[in-house]
Amino acid sequence: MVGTYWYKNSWRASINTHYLTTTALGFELHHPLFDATILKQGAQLIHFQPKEGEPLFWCADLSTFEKGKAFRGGIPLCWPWFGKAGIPSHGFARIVEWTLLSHVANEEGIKLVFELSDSMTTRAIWPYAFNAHLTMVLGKEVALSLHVKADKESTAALHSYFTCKQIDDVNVTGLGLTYIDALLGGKPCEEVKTPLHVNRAIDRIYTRPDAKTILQEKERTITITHENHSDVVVWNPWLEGSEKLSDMNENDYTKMLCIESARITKPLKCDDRLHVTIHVECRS
Ligand SMILES: O=P(O)(O)OC[C@H]1O[C@H](O)[C@H](O)[C@@H](O)[C@@H]1O
Repeated sequence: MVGTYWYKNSWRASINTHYLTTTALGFELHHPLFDATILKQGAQLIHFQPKEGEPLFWCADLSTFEKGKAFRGGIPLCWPWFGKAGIPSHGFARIVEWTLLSHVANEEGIKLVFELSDSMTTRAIWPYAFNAHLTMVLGKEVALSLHVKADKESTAALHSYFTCKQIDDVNVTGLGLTYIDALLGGKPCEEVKTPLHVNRAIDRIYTRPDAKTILQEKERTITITHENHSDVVVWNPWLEGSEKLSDMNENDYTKMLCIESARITKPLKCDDRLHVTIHVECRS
């Protein structure tokens, strides 16, 4: 069985509410370096905008938010499984409320630690004891770290929805050459051309990615540094796919690309971690 005592004393949190406001759905953060919004459901970062910069994440209209239903945008956490390996799709972590254990702030940013442990609700879906921490460090960069202690192996993805000005102008490098194509029924494929330029629906699990994925636009470069990952997922439903999604508007698919740090082909062990750090650089 997993105990919850193991980290409770591992770092001392000093509560500083100066930059953080609690709302009905979660938390609004206003810091000299950025503005951000986090939902309690899923401990989901749905908005991050550097001061004088553009929003980093694409996000559906908040009016589409429904308690207990996956909300599209920002960085949903898919856990304890990815995709349709179980019901609900992408696991339950993104549709249940997490507890904010602590937050600390200074001039460099804000660090928040969220916790989710097994309950009657989760055991009815996944019959294992677990304790999960999602640590977010927001400042000049965005860093997310999932630490899971569970009685069972699991799969996971930090399912980032990045904004882009225009998908036609986006190039992605660092994905490696091998991928599983979900649009071809999970067929193993080899990349023939790099960098990746997305001009139709894409749903791929890259299975030997580099440590860094670079999303390059005309005026902005996003560097996504994965740690302890095995896979990187790239998803864009394109027009035909987004038309089937009630929370995406007509042209939204031209303004976003999902690049997800994941542990799918190499599941998380019973005590394991997955990290991502996102760095943005703008050119004027
Ligand atoms: O609509 P959702 O359940 O949030 O999933 C959105 C997408 O997530 C991932 O990227 C999967 O690879 C896709 O197959 C899935 O369609």
